[in-house]
Amino acid sequence: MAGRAAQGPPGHPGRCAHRRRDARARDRARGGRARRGARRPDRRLRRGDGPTRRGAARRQAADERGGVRAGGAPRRGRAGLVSRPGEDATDRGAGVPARRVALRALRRAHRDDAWGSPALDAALGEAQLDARDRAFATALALDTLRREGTLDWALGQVLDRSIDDIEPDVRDVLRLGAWQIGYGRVPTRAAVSTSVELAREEVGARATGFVNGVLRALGRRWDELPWPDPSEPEGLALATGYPRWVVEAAVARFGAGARSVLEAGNAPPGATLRARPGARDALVAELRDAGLSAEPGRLHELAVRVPGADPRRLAATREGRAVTQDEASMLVVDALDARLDPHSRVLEPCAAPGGKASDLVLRGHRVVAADRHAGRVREMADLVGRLGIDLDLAVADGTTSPWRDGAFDAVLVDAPCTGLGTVRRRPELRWRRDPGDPGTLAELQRALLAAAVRSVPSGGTVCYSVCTWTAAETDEVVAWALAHLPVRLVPADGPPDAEAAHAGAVQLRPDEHDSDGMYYAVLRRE
Ligand SMILES: C[S@@+](CC[C@H](N)C(=O)[O-])C[C@H]1O[C@@H](n2cnc3c(N)ncnc32)[C@H](O)[C@@H]1O
Repeated sequence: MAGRAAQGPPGHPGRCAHRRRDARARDRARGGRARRGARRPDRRLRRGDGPTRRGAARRQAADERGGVRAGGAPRRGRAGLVSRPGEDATDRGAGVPARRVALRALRRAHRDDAWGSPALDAALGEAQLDARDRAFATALALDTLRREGTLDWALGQVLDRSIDDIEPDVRDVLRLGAWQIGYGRVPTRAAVSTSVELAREEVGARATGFVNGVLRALGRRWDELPWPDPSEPEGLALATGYPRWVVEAAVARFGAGARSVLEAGNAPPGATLRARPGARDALVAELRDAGLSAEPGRLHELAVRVPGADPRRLAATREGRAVTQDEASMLVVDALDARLDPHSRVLEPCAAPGGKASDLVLRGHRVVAADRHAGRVREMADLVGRLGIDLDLAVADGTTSPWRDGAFDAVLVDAPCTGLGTVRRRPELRWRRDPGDPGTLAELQRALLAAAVRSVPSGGTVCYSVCTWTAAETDEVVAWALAHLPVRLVPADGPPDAEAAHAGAVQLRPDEHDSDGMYYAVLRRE
């Protein structure tokens, strides 16, 4: 049903994002406590839509038996929305406990501003779910966070008030229910009855009628909602699950390829590890012996892909034989390493958690790894201990580099950025960025780059990288450096089809390279 006519002036995710941020701030200001007393759904919802108690009990029993309509095929993604959450998206009988885990993960993400994956890990750790229920809880929690703007828009079509005016826990129960209806291939009855039960357990009986009414109305109307035309930014934002400003930035950057980049950002990539030099095949064999489906990476000779694995639980990472790292990051280190003499003195001023700095050490360079945040430097110290490598650590602000000018042969500026190239692994990140962020971060990136150029002598090398693709943080920063700093661009190694607007710089894309959307450029001081 792609291309459903654009009608009406529904709210768009960009606006929702701001409202949500405001709402989160309000919630925090209230000490993160849920407000008392869910409001009633509108009269229309109350009049005819509430389930009878016995009916709800029957449906609940059916859910616990299987949650799938007798003879019913899974519902497919509708209204041009691609149902591709990447995790197992069907409930296949998962009951309330899996949904409770998802709700608790959302609560941590919204109330405490936790990242989605650790929030989910914590919630999973408190429950005892079998593998199938874990998979459902994971898909439900992470894809609900990912598609929050679309779910809020859809709920807004059947609500009589702003979604922000709903008590936070009830709002999250509604979002989870809406995801099951719209994306999860869960029959509406099962989605509604399990949501009602969840609301009863986690919020109180006062919320059940409201949840029941809203989700039943949504289930009836989802196919007929006035989805805007996906060839327009607002429709594309709803169809792909991004804030509108991110969609506009992607269209500005990738033109007709924007949708493909955005959709690839919705497919969780699984774990990628970096083996020690020369030890890739041994690592693959070790992981396979442990029953995992490990395979060599596609872009880098040290990369090993381990779909479905939690890298923190692997003996190889715990014992320092492997480091969790995306292949795109390995290519950044390659691009710099290719320009360096053996045993070069390298500064990484934004180095935590130490992925690239440790890679440079293992390639034989003498590295100073600094970061502005002491806690993150401590994380690097842990990594150094696990890997048993020699890496000098420092807490320092990279914009006011404490090292004398020209002290290093090379600097790798892996700058803080919007991170939009990593949304595959951080589903909620897109909702935590604002339209002003690329510009604000570009200022910091320029300051870091200027300090880096001062830290190398004439002929020294500076590699600039960011895990994003916005023009402001990539080509425009490099254009500024070429105009204002004593540097010239040196062609960087990368996949042949990954050239950025500046010939010689590299822009990786999740859709074309199945990697983080990383950008890098190599500069030489004149
Ligand atoms: C993209 S991460 C670096 C990732 C790291 N290079 C790696 O490969 O593991 C950016 C880092 O910059 C740090 N940072 C932010 N502002 C900084 C500043 N002004 N000076 C130094 N570090 C900064 C952040 O704490 C963060 O750890």
